[in-house]
Amino acid sequence: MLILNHIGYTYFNYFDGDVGHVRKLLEINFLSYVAMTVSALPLLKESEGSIVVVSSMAGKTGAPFSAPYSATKFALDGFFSSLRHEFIIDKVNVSITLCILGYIDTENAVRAVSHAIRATPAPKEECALEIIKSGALRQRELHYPSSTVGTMLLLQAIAPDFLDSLTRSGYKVENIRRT
Ligand SMILES: NC(=O)C1=CN([C@@H]2O[C@H](COP(=O)(O)OP(=O)(O)OC[C@H]3O[C@@H](n4cnc5c(N)ncnc54)[C@H](OP(=O)(O)O)[C@@H]3O)[C@@H](O)[C@H]2O)C=CC1
Ligand SMILES: C[C@H](CCC(=O)O)[C@H]1CC[C@H]2[C@@H]3C(=O)C[C@@H]4C[C@H](O)CC[C@]4(C)[C@H]3CC[C@]12C
Repeated sequence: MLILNHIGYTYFNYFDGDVGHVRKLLEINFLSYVAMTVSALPLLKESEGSIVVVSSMAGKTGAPFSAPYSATKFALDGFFSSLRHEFIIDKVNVSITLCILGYIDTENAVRAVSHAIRATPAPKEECALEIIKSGALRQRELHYPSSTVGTMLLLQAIAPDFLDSLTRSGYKVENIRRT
């Protein structure tokens, strides 16, 4: 099983116009996932294995103050959803699981956003277990925590403007200092 999980450092703030940072983050959060998939594919095909791609709610719906990060996560969805089609057409028995995660209590995430996000983060240990289970069960997508992510995706489909305003209301915008 190939689990793609790493991310590069990004700022949590208004987009500052730095195109170089977006390019660098795409390299770390997106292109390296593509490169690792290409390298592992011969072995994955032989073992009829699984690819698990760790993404985010911010890769399904736009979230404020994380434009470069969000772009890299949307790119993962596009690439790996397309690849999944090709595997099926080509009868390649390698599963692809996209993990759509909400706010998780890892040290870096809590340090970066707790001053500005009202939601309580979900536990990282349970999240890690769900990620591994979803890959082993060859699920198409994991939604964790399922109630929050499930509700947000439903609202996106039926009432996207309402979801956007709900998302914005979850932020303490007054605590974001423009840099
Ligand atoms: N925490 C959250 O709220 C959420 C997280 N996610 C996703 O979950 C996954 C894990 O997030 P989280 O654990 O919070 O992230 P962290 O920032 O805590 O960890 C990121 C990891 O990536 C590694 N890394 C950074 N740059 C590179 C690089 N250039 N090459 C290789 N490895 C690198 C870091 O290694 P080192 O420590 O050595 O620098 C670190 O282990 C990510 O894909 C993230 O997008 C999704 C939604 C919410
Ligand atoms: C606030 C969002 C979810 C709304 C909710 O009610 O739970 C979060 C969903 C995903 C989060 C971001 C994420 O994907 C991880 C990033 C990691 C970086 O270290 C900084 C923080 C994140 C941008 C993080 C911010 C909150 C979410 C958008």
